[in-house]
Amino acid sequence: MATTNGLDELVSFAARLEGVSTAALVAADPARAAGFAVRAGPVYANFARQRYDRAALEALFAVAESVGAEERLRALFSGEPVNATEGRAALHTALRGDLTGTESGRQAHAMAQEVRERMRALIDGLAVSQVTDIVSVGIGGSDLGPRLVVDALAPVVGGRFRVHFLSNVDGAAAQRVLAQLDPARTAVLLISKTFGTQETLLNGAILRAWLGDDRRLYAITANPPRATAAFDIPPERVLPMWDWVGGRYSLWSAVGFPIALAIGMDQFEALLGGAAGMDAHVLLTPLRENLAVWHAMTAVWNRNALKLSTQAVLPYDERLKLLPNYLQQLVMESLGKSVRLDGSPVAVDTVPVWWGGAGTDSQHSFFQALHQGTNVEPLDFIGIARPDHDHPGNHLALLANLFAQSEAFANGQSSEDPHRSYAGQRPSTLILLDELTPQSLGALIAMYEHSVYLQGLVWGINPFDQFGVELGKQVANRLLPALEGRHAAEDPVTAALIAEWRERASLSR
Ligand SMILES: O=P(O)(O)OC[C@H]1O[C@H](O)[C@H](O)[C@@H](O)[C@@H]1O
Repeated sequence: MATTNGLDELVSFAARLEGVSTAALVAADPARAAGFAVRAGPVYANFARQRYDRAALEALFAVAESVGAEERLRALFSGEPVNATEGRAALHTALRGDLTGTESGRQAHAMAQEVRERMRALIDGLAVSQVTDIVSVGIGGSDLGPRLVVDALAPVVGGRFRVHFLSNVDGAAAQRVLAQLDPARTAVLLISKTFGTQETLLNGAILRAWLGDDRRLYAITANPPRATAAFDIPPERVLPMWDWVGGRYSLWSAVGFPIALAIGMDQFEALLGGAAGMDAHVLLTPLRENLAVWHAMTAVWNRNALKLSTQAVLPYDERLKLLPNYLQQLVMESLGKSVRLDGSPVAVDTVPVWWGGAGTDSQHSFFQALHQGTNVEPLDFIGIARPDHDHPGNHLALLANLFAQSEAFANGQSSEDPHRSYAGQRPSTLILLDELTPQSLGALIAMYEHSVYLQGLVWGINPFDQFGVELGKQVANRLLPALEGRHAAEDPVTAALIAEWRERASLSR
């Protein structure tokens, strides 16, 4: 019987707390309101409205200790092959610092520094050219991180270039991006760790033809020969990445080139510095004061003790509206596994569905279901203490909504009218950043990275592979000839769908 790492005992703690309101949990423990909180640099998180008490928390920390959290964090930072199914290290931390001084950590850090110097030189070269716009072509881990950071920070600390992103293979995406650009004033980045991703290769071909001048075509990849073979991109315009950095952990590498172009190299380095500060906190802080441990074990409690099936992320800041999209890949591609490292099936539920949306807009879309639906969904609220705009009244209203929703979800409201009563007892964490800067955003993202790693540890799964994304691609490659009419699809339903499509496509002409 596969070990559950003691998670099955947590259910008894949850049973003991059933029917105890969140308000009662807070009232019973006067130090809880401010005491169930952890600060790490610019990131503060308050867990007081989660549905556990100190005894349950202690059981959670005991689980973290039982899986060797502190030792496994050192293994991660030291470059041990923690990506066991692929026999690789996962040294995204080395991209922003070297805390362990091990040979592999030191080497990785030096390689990353060298690439950053090349990034800086390329930016300096582009800065004296006629280029004003950058199109970053990539998908998944080669897109979501840069897209989030550029969208969050470019308007505030924006640099010399306007950066546009192209990911979807749908030609409408390329058409929309190119419609607003002048090829003579545009440079194109092809970002692909494997340089074998269909969407990026097809979109790259469109962009190369549109650009008309290969000298403004760059590649960021762990497979430079493919970039040269596919697009004649010479080595001086290829920035390397490495197999010891997972795609969804790679925005700190040359995958972050569009970020550096959008906000400047110094601000990109500040982003890495923020992540490095969180790394130091996570690696060196004892479990019970460790923000990533609190966050990870809270996620484990909601998933395995309370049996909750989703996790929502609600950034109350327009600049972080892409954070849920980014976290969907980081969390669900890392933890969406059902086989343990030893090949045996997991004995517990692993990743819930992660989703979310920016506040206050989300209050006008799915909050009805969250307040009065039959499901209970744990919530990560994220707020920014200090705005960077000149509308203080709006900022106070935003924060009032943020604090109000956290309270309303926790406490609910009874009513004579059953249609107007709120059950409450919805668990939430409230994360506050002092302000939104490269440093604080870097720290926040790094915290989520380490929380994911620790959740994977507790569930006994590998957070660094993603074999589950291959089957769909293989079937798509098999179906392309069927869509081109060269042979029939094997699956009868697919064959019927393609026949219907073919008829409608021809009719629509
Ligand atoms: O960077 P690439 O090799 O083009 O891969 C892009 C993305 O595609 C893969 O299918 C995985 O879903 C992602 O983990 C990866 O980031």
